Amino acid sequence: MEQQIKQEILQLYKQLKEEDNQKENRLEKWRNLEPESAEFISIIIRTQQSKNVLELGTSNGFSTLWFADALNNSKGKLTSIEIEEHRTELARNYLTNFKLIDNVELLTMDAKDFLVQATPIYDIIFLDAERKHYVEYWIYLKKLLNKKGSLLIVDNVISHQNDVKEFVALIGNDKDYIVSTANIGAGILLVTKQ
Ligand SMILES: C[S@@+](CC[C@H](N)C(=O)[O-])C[C@H]1O[C@@H](n2cnc3c(N)ncnc32)[C@H](O)[C@@H]1O
Repeated sequence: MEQQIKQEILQLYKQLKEEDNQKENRLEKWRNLEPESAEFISIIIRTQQSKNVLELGTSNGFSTLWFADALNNSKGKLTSIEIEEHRTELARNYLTNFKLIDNVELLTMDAKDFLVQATPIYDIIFLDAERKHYVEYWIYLKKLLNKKGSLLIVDNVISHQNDVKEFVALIGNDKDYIVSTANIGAGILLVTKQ
């Protein structure tokens, strides 16, 4: 990422974090990915030369900006799913302002509805939505991880360990998958097929 853009995006993160600090209700917060996690995933996109990335939980598009920039390098595209229309539109505005909208498809819909009909074309799936639904997503995520080399990345597995306990155990007990936790940002789970 160009230094100038990186500085602007980090400044934006600071502003969005300050907005979150003013809000009481968790669901009203933007809950953006920590920059170090976003940068880590953008390095994976560049090294994997990912062609198709799926993000579940766009919010205002902070993580989307990082992924879109990395996908410019790999000539890939991103599909990002968000349930709240106004968040999708905010993300569209940020991506447009940073000139990163061209390789991004933003959809306002329930992540599960998307997963039910999705086909296994994704090199990376980034899961960052409502944690209580993750267990029911696993059957569909598994289907998408059938593409050789596909990687599932899940945020908040250290910061919200209890919320994802059942989900992480479900994957851990499935002998077809390898799992690793990276202590970056809020804790990132990496999952791929054996
Ligand atoms: C943690 S935030 C995502 C943060 C974003 N990835 C970022 O780093 O900027 C979670 C988002 O998931 C959205 N969400 C919650 N339930 C969802 C669902 N069932 N389907 C799609 N999006 C959902 C929320 O509205 C919220 O914007």
